[in-house]
Amino acid sequence: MSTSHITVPAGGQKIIPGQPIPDNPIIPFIEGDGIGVDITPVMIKVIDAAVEKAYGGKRKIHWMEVYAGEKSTQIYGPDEWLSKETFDALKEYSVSIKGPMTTPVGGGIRSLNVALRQELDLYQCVRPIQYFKGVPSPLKNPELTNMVIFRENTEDIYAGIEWQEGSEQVKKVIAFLQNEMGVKKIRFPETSGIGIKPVSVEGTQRLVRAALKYVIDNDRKSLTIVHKGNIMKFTEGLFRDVAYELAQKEFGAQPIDGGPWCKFKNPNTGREIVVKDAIADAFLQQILLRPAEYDVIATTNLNGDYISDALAAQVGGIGIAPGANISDQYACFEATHGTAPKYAGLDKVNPGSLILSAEMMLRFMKWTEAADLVIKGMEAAIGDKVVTYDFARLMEGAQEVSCSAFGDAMIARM
Ligand SMILES: NC(=O)C1=CN([C@@H]2O[C@H](COP(=O)(O)OP(=O)(O)OC[C@H]3O[C@@H](n4cnc5c(N)ncnc54)[C@H](OP(=O)(O)O)[C@@H]3O)[C@@H](O)[C@H]2O)C=CC1
Ligand SMILES: O=C(O)CCC(=O)C(=O)O
Ligand SMILES: [Mg+2]
Repeated sequence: MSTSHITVPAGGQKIIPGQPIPDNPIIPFIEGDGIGVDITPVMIKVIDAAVEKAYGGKRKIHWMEVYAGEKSTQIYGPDEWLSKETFDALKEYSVSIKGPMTTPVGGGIRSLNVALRQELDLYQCVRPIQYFKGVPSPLKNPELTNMVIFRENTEDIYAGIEWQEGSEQVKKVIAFLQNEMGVKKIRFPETSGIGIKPVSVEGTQRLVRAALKYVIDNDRKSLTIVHKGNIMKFTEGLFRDVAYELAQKEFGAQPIDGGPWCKFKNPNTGREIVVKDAIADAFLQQILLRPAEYDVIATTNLNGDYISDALAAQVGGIGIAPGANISDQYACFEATHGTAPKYAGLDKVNPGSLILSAEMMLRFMKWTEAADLVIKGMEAAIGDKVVTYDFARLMEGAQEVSCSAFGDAMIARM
């Protein structure tokens, strides 16, 4: 690869999809905006320590910084938020990890996070929601919340297809809708912005297929399709119908009591897997009241965004909510939270989300021993009540430590 700003670390090897992970993989990372400067170095230190402890030098990650967001504009120039060189590196090295990136509200640039998912076609956003003993939670029984969200990551209103109020384009779109499509329901056509929500058969099928494979491989008990198909019939409703159809056609699910819920047997364990659905608003109250009834979730992009933060709150907040963006070729791991700008550079926030995202990356690489050490360090630090501000403010007798000191506390307990 010809690089102008990226330094390829010496002694590392590329991860090639479909081939065994080398012992010295090069992993590109994006530091991220805002608190990225705090959490990313801590994540690297903790992961390096876990890998060293697990493999005694036989394995080592060669980190390669690539640039996106504000740092990219400093390096490549004022309008270069996500350079081609960065995209090329993320593709060429196939497994990467990123800090959060800022998206302005209203005007300004479109989300770089979304752009990256779309460009790499990272269609699965996988966000496990897991409770760590001792973490403060607003629930009486937070351990009952144990779910994995499969959020469609490339379609929906989230794709960013919209036209600004007052623009020539929006006038054209509204005229087209009114004159050619017979739309009469735009309440204030002179002052509307318009957004389009694509949801496709293929997009839904590949996401639901991945979610059902996960259910089988991990011996989980159910898949819930979360949608708002009563209102958005041809997008959210399509998502639900395609999901059920796929469960029946590809996994042999049979309707329960005439459907639409259906079930099939896990081919590996013989255990029954139920495929059901829930309308998104009702789902959001049920996950609080009856969390144990939900397991693996497949949902559209915007629903998945809301559900991710809501579920994270049930098990301690977005300070420990990890995630992965996955395609058939690439994987880019990232925390659920954003740039939390008011804490940027203060060495204060919880690095747990990004560390647990890296832990998912280690498992993805089948470096299980190192991943287990990360969990061990996290559980032990929380168990000793050595925590960052977000947990400390809700715990009695906690020792509040900085972002970097929490990383050190984890390492000391691996
Ligand atoms: N994938 C990505 O890169 C994402 C990017 N963003 C972007 O981030 C920017 C800021 O978004 P915002 O809505 O403020 O959401 P954030 O997730 O950045 O922050 C919201 C609040 O969540 C808590 N929080 C977030 N991260 C941590 C952490 N590591 N440890 C402890 N607490 C944490 C803080 O709560 P408290 O104030 O209670 O301490 C914080 O004020 C926006 O530009 C948004 O678009 C948002 C989400 C994802
Ligand atoms: O891209 C952004 O700024 C927000 C993304 C987000 O909230 C998410 O993916 O969970
Ligand atoms: Mg979000």
